Amino acid sequence: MRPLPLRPEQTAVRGRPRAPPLSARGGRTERAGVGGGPAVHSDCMLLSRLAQVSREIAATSARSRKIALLAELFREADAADVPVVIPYLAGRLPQGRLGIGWKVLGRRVAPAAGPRLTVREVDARLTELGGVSGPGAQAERARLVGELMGAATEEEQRFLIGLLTGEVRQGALDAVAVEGLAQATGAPADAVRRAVMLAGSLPAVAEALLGEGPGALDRFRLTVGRPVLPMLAHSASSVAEAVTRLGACSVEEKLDGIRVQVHRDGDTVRVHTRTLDDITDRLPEVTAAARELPGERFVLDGEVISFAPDGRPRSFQETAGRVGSRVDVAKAAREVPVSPVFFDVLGVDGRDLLDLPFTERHAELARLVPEPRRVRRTVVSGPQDVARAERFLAETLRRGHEGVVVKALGAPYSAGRRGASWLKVKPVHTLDLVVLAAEWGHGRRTGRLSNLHLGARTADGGHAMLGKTFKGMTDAMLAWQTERLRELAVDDDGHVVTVRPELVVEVAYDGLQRSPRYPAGVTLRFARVVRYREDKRPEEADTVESLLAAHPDVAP
Ligand SMILES: Nc1ncnc2c1ncn2[C@@H]1O[C@H](COP(=O)(O)OP(=O)(O)OP(=O)(O)O)[C@@H](O)[C@H]1O
Repeated sequence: MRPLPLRPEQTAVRGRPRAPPLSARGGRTERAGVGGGPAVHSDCMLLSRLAQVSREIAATSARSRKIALLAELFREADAADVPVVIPYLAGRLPQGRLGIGWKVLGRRVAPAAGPRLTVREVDARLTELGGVSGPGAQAERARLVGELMGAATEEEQRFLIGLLTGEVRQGALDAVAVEGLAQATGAPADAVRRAVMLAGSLPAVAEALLGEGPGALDRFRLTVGRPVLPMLAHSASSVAEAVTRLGACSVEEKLDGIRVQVHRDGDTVRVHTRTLDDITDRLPEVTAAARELPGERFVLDGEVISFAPDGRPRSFQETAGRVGSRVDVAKAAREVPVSPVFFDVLGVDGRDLLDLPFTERHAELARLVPEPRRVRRTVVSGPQDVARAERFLAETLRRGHEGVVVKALGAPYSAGRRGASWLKVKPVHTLDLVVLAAEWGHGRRTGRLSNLHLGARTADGGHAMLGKTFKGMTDAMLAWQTERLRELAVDDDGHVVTVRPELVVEVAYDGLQRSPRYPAGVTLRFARVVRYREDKRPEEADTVESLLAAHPDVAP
């Protein structure tokens, strides 16, 4: 592994050209920590400033205004504030879930008269809180929360409660934050975006950029051992449409498994999911397969899938269950063996291939990976050759796969983006939607959360409900979703349980119809649940815009 030194030296941070003086903006403080708590850095951003910007961002639907607000905040921020500021703005805690319930947060604490908490101080206090364990932990945590709330103004208390309960989550924030950073530092937005993809972390890039200026972006290169966000696909309604849009292309089988990125450096192999989780230990077959390939250092992109003894793919649920199981991996591997099947190569022997056209990357892939470990494909010269693409789709479906991915031969690898040069074609239309609420079931489903309220993302970072469904759920799914949705609940009126919009569900549907009862003016026809997509973040769910674009005849 050759990890990149992503964190800039503190000296470099201090060397950044300073922003206007504090007094003019009121956004910084020289104060010490509350209640004799952890040491506090002077001259760092006040929580009140962050809470104010967070509120302003949530209140505006104009993307350009959000970007301007963020740029202003970043100009004021010290580089060392950024690893806290960015997750807080998105409504995430760097410490992950702290599990502080309403019982503690609901206690009213008299607010402080004026703002004095800094974001780094809050972060230090929450780290301390997360570390409390053993007998008396609950009381100690309640005491620490009380102390923190007592140091916060009323507005800060509201912000902290939202943060701790997950209610201030702003899904689409990372993309606007990239633009805000570009505006604040004068770096090109594309260069910032690329660095974020290669680092796999927005705060790491922001810290380097604010500390050292745009030159710091050059440091973020593809590094074996450091996963990058994978390239994603758009949908096309038919192979003919995809080939017409892309021209010369590769039509590849679309395997319904789990996306993996495999990094090998000598004997060390690491396997990552599309959300960059390290799942190496769960997939010994993938490590073994990577070690057999004739290359010492490479990064491959592909899908892990389980084939039944007759060579047909096992269901997604079986593959996903196997990939998800952490206990007794050897037994799981005997029962449901998986194989990696690769379709792209991002780097080999120290060369970064991301910007090469797909034809050249594929030539490298073919050199490195023997045929049975590569996805099947056919190359199509353009629309005049569409019959070949259609035959390939029909064969692929006959072999039990879900469809094809059509890829432009000349396109680079757009890490972390839903590039227009990959188009997936599946006979059954599905959408990835966010569960907004669920209704308590009746009869056999009494005590279970059943009828789901389904939402697509809107341009302003919110959700528009597209309809409801209680179809397609197995008993196991009903039990699982009841438990999971109760964890996410923010309100229960005895009929409808409203939840934080965090759970992504894949839904099949027969079409779209106009309906003035729904906020986007349309609703889904015969929606049914296919599966939950725990590998997807809510920010990756489908948008109203893309849904309407796919059904131009129905769009209001
Ligand atoms: N040959 C292939 N090329 C690219 N992706 C493939 C291929 N075969 C299977 N896949 C899978 O298909 C996905 C492409 O669709 P997309 O990028 O939209 O992801 P997704 O939302 O997970 O898609 P879906 O839900 O349709 O599987 C990839 O993420 C990958 O997991």
